[in-house]
Amino acid sequence: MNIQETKLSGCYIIEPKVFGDERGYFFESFNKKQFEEVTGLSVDFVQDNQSSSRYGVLRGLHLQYGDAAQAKLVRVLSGEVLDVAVDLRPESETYGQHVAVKLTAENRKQLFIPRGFAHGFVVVSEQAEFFYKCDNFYNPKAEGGVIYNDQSLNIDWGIPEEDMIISEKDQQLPTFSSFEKIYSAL
Ligand SMILES: Cc1cn([C@H]2C[C@H](O)[C@@H](COP(=O)(O)OP(=O)(O)O[C@H]3O[C@H](C)C(=O)[C@H](O)[C@H]3O)O2)c(=O)[nH]c1=O
Repeated sequence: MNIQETKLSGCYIIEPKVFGDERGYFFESFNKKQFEEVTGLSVDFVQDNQSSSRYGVLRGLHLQYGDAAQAKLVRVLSGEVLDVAVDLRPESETYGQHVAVKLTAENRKQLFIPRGFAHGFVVVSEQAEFFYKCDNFYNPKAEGGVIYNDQSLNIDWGIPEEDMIISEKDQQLPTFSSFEKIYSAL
């Protein structure tokens, strides 16, 4: 597998080695030993999630606070999404910066998102099956996030705002500056 660190430390783009033959293809979608050797990180995933969404669905920007923080390894099983990870680690040099990566069933790219990041994606194909591994369990009491269109984050989601399908809950997420006040009060 090819693992490249993004401009956000600890956030990696992973491209698995694909073995194709007349039957189809095979690839290792995760290998703890290789991942830890290349990144120097130690990761133990405990929960797998999967969601299905149609074109325009935007899920995010979400994170879990404190001890419930989750690192995630995200990928697409079918379709295409623009995946966004925002560095919200207060001590980070790239605090408030984000990476946006197109994940598709064809490019088989994965994004490793460390704890302390907000995460979201928008579906740019007709339908997308989204799969991800988490290194901590779901804790609804520790859920938080930032509104997807926060001006200071300045994320280009790549599709017209009028095409977006966003849950009521996500439309109520705080701005980045409000998030900072919430986070500092925790
Ligand atoms: C995240 C999660 C949700 N749920 C339940 C709670 C709700 O009844 C239902 C849908 O949850 P939600 O609307 O929060 O699902 P998403 O909007 O896809 O949330 C995810 O969106 C972005 C992309 C993320 O990175 C997070 O992992 C996660 O927040 O599933 C669970 O039972 N376990 C879970 O781990």
